[in-house]
Amino acid sequence: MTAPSPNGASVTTTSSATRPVALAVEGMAVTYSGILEVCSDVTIDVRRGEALALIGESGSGKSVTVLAVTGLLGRGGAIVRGSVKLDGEEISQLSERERRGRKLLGKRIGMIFQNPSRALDPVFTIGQQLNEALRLTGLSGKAELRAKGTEWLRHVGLPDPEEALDRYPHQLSGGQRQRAMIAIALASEPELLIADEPTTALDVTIQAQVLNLIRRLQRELNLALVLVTHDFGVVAAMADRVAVMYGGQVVETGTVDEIIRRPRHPYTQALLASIPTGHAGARIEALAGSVPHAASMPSGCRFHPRCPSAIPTCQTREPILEPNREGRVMRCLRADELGHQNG
Ligand SMILES: Nc1ncnc2c1ncn2[C@@H]1O[C@H](COP(=O)(O)OP(=O)(O)OP(=O)(O)O)[C@@H](O)[C@H]1O
Repeated sequence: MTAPSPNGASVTTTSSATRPVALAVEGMAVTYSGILEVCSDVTIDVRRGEALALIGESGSGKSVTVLAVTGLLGRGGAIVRGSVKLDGEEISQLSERERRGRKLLGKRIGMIFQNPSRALDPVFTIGQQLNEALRLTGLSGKAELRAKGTEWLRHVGLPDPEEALDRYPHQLSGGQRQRAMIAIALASEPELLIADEPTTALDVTIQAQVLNLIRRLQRELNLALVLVTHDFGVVAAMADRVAVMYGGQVVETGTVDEIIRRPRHPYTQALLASIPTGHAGARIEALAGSVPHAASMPSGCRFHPRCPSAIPTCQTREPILEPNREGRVMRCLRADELGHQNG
């Protein structure tokens, strides 16, 4: 089956269930300094050609989840339980050196950061940084690298792509730097692309263009995309499926339609209700309180102190992520009762 992409090109689509799973994270727990468990029991998967959005308030564990997958947890951070499989290969216990040796990040996993200055080296030209990624695909000749580099910069919509190869990052605008970073992330032909709040640092007018670009390339290149965001507008425009995170756990997963139109978990419902609708007189249902810090996680369900539907058992019994009677996957002791309340 073919479907038009945002730029008019045809994109081959197959039923998502038949595509190979690119990334499977199961029951992953992450600690810092061996004690502070900042993520526990994170379970997500994403198939080739599919875009999964991770959404949740600040501190819910979205960034830690993707940093754990990419091996960028930094000092003191480690995956202490669970599994992370890239194309079926277990990578959760690889050392940094082994990850580098297998060229996981930069070859098999591409990463787009919120701030391009984190990914672009100020002392090398865009062309030099692109060449590094292109060499991982086997290209080596100078002319060949230049031609392919120009092609990538054209692909991401940089004006004067050939001249842009010789520019340093500071000679580009913010939006252009983001486009160059996307080209570098994709030039090594990764199977999985991770984008952590890729447009938050950009002007509002540029944000939609960069998001459209990421979505178009994800579809054209049949990439698995994990997109971190706190914006349901971005989810609706970009994702096929959604994982909602709270307190370092996934609390609900589903298709975009299920999560946005028929949210089941009280946290997802509260998050959606806290979005201003734009209608005059509409009430903004702010979610009281904030995500608890890892050092002071409540017992039982982590959301119970803020949950409008909590019952006494929620204070003591920890729910697991599982399908309820109607097949919706959520972490809630009242999953079957609350399921139908929202239509
Ligand atoms: N380097 C670190 N050392 C210790 N704790 C950390 C570290 N990085 C993150 N945390 C903690 O892990 C938890 C999850 O943080 P994370 O950054 O993943 O949240 P997030 O959902 O991505 O939030 P935001 O949208 O603000 O980026 C928070 O309690 C945070 O304080």
